[in-house]
Amino acid sequence: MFATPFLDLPPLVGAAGSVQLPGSKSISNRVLLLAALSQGTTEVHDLLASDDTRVMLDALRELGCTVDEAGNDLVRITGLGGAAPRSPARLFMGNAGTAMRPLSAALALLGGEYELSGVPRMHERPIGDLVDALRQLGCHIDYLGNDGYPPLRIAHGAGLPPLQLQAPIRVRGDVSSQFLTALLMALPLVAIKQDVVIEVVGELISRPYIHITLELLARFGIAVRHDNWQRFVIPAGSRYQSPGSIHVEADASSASYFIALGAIAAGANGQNGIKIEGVGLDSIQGDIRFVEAARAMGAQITGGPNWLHITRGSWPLKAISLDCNHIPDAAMTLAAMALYAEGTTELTNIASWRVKETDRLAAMAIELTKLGASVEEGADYLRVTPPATARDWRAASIHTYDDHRVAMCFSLAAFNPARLPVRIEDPKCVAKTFPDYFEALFSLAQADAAQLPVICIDGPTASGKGTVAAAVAERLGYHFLDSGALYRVTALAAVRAGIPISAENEAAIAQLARQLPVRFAGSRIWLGDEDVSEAIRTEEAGMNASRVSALPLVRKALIALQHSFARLPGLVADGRDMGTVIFPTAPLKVFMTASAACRADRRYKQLISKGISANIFDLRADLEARDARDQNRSAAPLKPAQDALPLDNSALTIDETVNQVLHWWQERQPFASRAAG
Ligand SMILES: Nc1ncnc2c1ncn2[C@@H]1O[C@H](COP(=O)(O)OP(=O)(O)OP(=O)(O)O)[C@@H](O)[C@H]1O
Ligand SMILES: Nc1ccn([C@H]2C[C@H](O)[C@@H](COP(=O)(O)O)O2)c(=O)n1
Repeated sequence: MFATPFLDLPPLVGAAGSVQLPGSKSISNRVLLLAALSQGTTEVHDLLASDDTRVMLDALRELGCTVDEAGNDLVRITGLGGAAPRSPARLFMGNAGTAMRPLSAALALLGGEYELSGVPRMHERPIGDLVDALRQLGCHIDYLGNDGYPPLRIAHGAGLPPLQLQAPIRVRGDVSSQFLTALLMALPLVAIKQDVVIEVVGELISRPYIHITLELLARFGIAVRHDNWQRFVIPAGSRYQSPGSIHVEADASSASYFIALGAIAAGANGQNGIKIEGVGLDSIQGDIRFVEAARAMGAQITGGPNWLHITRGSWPLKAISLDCNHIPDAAMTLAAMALYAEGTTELTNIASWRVKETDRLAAMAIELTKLGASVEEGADYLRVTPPATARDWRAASIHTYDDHRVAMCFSLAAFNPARLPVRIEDPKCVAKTFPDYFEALFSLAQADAAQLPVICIDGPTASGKGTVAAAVAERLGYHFLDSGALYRVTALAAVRAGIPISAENEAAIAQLARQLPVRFAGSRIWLGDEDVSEAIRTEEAGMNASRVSALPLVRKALIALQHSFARLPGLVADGRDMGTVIFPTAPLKVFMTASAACRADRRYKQLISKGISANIFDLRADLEARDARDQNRSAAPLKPAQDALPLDNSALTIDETVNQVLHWWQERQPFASRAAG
């Protein structure tokens, strides 16, 4: 997951390949609660690992369920099976509506004393209609903040009050279908001697989510009847029973971004189309009907029981006018697709967007406008007209409002015809449903090599370039290439193979370099099966690397490997010839220096801190000898690129040096300052 303050997406030109999507959030949290209420142990396979499922799992543990996170997306839940949950308890629900609403209803009908709260946005998301319905039944529930909103207290410490189960329980269906879902999952707990009836007041929105609820209830032994989605009957004698094992489908709402990707992107690397695995045309999730909307806009989609395949069809896409009541979450993706359509796309019946993680109608309107689209925002509709020509697109920094869907939708703007980058602020907000969303996107998408961001930091030994390059890469979420390590590993491999490092052995060492089984794993470096991270950092290894690096054939042998590090979303590379030879067109090149005395002192402290004894005078002599060899060799000598910015950091701290490089990088970005939010 990218936990950087922002993530810059370079312009993307194509995408192709296969992606396995994480489990559905809606199914995951429903299954967890149903398993917790059941008799027996349920093995839940392919559970979504995300913020929202995390709060549910933590709450279930707090309530006394046995939760065994067995790994590999498998969780075993041993349900309460009629036993009372642990009480009193304070439960934190984050911003997970799929946890807050159903758990409140279930706890209200189980007896006990509970407080349920969440993040500030959760305290702005309505729950009054659900509380009203539970109060009708006789439950004692108090608001701890504003009326109609969490946090809540369920005050049944003295036992469950007598419940009014004879009359139908009336609940509004036009604000959030989660209120009805919550009741449908909670009321089987008390439908013992009589049928319990729920009547929906007003039009039921997001009906497909109720469909999911009914399907899953059936898997846990509860057969709910309904009349035209307005009246639901939970039969007397209902009793939750674990199905033993259950698989969570991949998330159909998450699939929408990759369906859109297939519709928007030309192929990549000679391949065509996007294959989505884990969810197919037979999905029980309502958002699978996004497929129809995407087809209407021009996508070519085929699919089977557990897969979808999408290719670009009509291009540009076709504008559509659609009542989106049946796909409230995935419909946001249509607003992003509208950026590539001919004409105005109109999305209606989406008032529920206003009470989601953020006011999504306002958020989409603001951010689409930043990109250059013309947007009309109504109370319950959005009309989106794309920028008229490529020149009308703007490079925007997209504010994401702590809303995973805003972040994922706007990643699609990186395919803009103006070839502008897109900045996604707070990219970790995708953790709500799809923590590795950007990694998945980058595994499919392609940028023009010339537009892939590369920052080069070259300089003499111990100038701090490795430390600074790694820190800059981490702050930007970019890959990191320590090119010196490749020469160090090559030299070590030669020594291990008994090949003296000399010009006579140039061809043999180059051959070793070409087939170097080197692997970078976080901060560790492996040569075959051996972790050589320490072995390559000795002063002797540095000297050997310097000798090996003077051999032109060895340098040539390592070029392709170094180029392979330039991957989405970008690269920070440190070495001696990053800016002059390996990435000569890089948009930022820094030549980092520090005085020899300062560098010797740094190296001395570095070695002493690792428990390696050293002599500062010898170190200085060694590094000056290494500088001389690196500067004077014929192949790719150490020297600043013509367009490199010099940075002498003798008097700077590491943070100051890192900030200087980041500052130069920001100066080169085209993003307008944040407009709103
Ligand atoms: N202002 C500074 N900027 C960068 N590093 C600094 C600074 N001050 C002290 N250091 C320290 O200098 C030491 C040498 O840094 P580093 O290993 O990154 O240098 P390098 O140029 O990559 O060396 P080499 O080329 O030999 O790998 C590290 O211990 C680092 O923490
Ligand atoms: N791009 C590079 C990187 C390194 N070298 C050589 C020269 C150095 O003395 C040696 C070790 O590098 P370090 O780990 O100290 O950065 O490798 C090079 O020639 N070109």
